[in-house]
Amino acid sequence: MSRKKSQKSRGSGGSSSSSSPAASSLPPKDGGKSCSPDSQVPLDGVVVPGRPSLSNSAEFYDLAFKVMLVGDSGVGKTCLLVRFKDGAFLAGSFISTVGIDFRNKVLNVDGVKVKLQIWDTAGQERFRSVTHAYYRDAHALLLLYDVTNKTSFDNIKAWLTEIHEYAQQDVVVMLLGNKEYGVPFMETSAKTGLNVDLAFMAIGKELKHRSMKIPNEPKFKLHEYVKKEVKGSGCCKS
Ligand SMILES: Nc1nc2c(ncn2[C@@H]2O[C@H](COP(=O)(O)OP(=O)(O)OP(=O)(O)O)[C@@H](O)[C@H]2O)c(=O)[nH]1
Ligand SMILES: [Mg+2]
Repeated sequence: MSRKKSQKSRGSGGSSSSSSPAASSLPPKDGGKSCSPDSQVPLDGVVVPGRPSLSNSAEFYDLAFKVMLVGDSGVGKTCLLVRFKDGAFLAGSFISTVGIDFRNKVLNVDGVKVKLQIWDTAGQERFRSVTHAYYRDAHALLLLYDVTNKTSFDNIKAWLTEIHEYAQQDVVVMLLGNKEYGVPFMETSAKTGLNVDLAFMAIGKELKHRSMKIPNEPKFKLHEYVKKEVKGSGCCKS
């Protein structure tokens, strides 16, 4: 899947998006249509209680919320959104997002149709003032860093300062470490004990399987074991 550099604004469905200066690097929306006014989302997220509404993607929903992707340029915000929306990875050369754009996706959350209007922001410094204008209406912010890029991690503090300055006080914030080194990964806490036993057990199992070749024993797969057993990675600083 390749991306086209767009020169024209496509994201005009949000409450303040008409002032959006330019489009992003997201691929064109369905049919290339601009978004209709019904993609506006009230601050409390409740559209019509008990009465499903129709989003511009022709899907019914009960609740609607605005979610923003923020973080340094290149951490993978656009790719994450495309992966979530279309199930694909945007391969090819990096095309930095210009301005801001959004995609809608309706989730079934315990039987309730929840529409997420997900805003993909430009990480580059020169677009920061554009992004600030959108924080106010966001119900949730996904702050991304790139696990292979230390600077993007170091900048989290500055991003959080911006979030506290511009977003609503009760905004939901989640930190996402994106990309991968191709090695098993888990978060540990010496304080709470999170995944500490698991880290050593996983290594013990891998080493034992390497050194003892037991006939007919299935091959131990460290990645899969960690993925299956890992607890609470990504949640809650401790
Ligand atoms: N290996 C790997 N590469 C990724 C991943 N996510 C994104 N990339 C690559 O990282 C580069 C930047 O990704 P984007 O999604 O365009 O980054 P962005 O955060 O939207 O950047 P800006 O639009 O400038 O803010 C691209 O070359 C992607 O192919 C990932 O999970 N793994
Ligand atoms: Mg982008």
